Amino acid sequence: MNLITVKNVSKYFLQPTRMQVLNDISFEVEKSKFITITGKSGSGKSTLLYLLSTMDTRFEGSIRINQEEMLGRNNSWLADFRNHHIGFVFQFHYLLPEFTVLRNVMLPALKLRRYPVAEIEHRAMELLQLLGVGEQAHKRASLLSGGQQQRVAIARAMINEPLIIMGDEPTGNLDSYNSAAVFELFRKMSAEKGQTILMVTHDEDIARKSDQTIHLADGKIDEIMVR
Ligand SMILES: Nc1ncnc2c1ncn2[C@@H]1O[C@H](COP(=O)(O)OP(=O)(O)OP(=O)(O)O)[C@@H](O)[C@H]1O
Repeated sequence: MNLITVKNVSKYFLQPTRMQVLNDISFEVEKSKFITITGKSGSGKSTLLYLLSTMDTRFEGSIRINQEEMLGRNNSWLADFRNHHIGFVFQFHYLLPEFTVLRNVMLPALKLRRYPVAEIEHRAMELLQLLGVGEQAHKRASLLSGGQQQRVAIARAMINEPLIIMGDEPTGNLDSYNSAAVFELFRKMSAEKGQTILMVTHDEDIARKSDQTIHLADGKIDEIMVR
């Protein structure tokens, strides 16, 4: 069954002049797959991911995620959908520097209040341990290295066990060693929890190791590689 179905999606920016950034994009993603989105700078990768993240619903066409159409939904419905189903990891991790690592990971779950605080703390600790930063849990986030902070950001994206994890160049500011390590962690987590990963990347090695690569050129799908 498809988790994501994108059909004939086009996107225009109106400022400074009207420009078509995505042109008739269609593809499907099955559950539990690792998908990469590649293409030259300016080809529309981030714009596409942003639409898939449901933060921007001004597009033509159709985006269905988990059987739900995103077009035409109001903001509060979308925010609720995101909180429950989508986790994000960006190039710059946006942790709250003054908060402890543990608190940073717990925050998205505290917002949803699906579990008691003690249970959220327990799950956050488990994730941090799985990601190899358990010992840092009680430190302030700003004291960790870039690679460690990125692992914390992954734990934060995973705390609500979202169906989909999205990343825009999540390993973009890491060296090749840490970048490969973070990629393997994504893989491991998706295999263990059945999560679907969608990642924008410039890194050819990462793209080659993913299940499916959507390659964009000038806002169009140039090629879809399924491995
Ligand atoms: N908010 C916006 N308003 C107007 N134009 C935009 C906006 N965001 C992006 N664009 C333009 O849309 C095109 C695609 O941008 P996008 O960021 O999606 O590309 P990208 O493939 O992710 O590039 P990069 O690899 O450099 O991040 C670019 O020409 C960009 O200048």
